[in-house]
Amino acid sequence: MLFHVKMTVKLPVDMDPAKAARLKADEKELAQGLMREGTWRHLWRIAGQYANYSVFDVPSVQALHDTLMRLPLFPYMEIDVNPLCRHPSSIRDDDS
Ligand SMILES: O=C(O)CC1=CCC(=O)O1
Repeated sequence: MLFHVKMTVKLPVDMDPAKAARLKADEKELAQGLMREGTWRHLWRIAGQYANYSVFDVPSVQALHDTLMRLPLFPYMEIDVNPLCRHPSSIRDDDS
């Protein structure tokens, strides 16, 4: 199942910079692992925002929820989820 996910990062302005750097490094490591295994299909920065558009490929809604909750930045993000299905006019056959 594919999901479009918008993540908006809202770190507290008074967060210790070392803690923020650690969270971002941990987020990157987990995100890149999920990308390598195919769970995190796309990761795009939204220009001009500390936010991203992502596409996740997971077996269930519960799996998506569990994956998002594992993210180190989860407590500091607003997350919007939209389920995706094939568009009948799509010419691509690899978007299952
Ligand atoms: O910077 C972000 O948008 C949040 C994030 C997702 C994966 C990552 O490394 O940072």
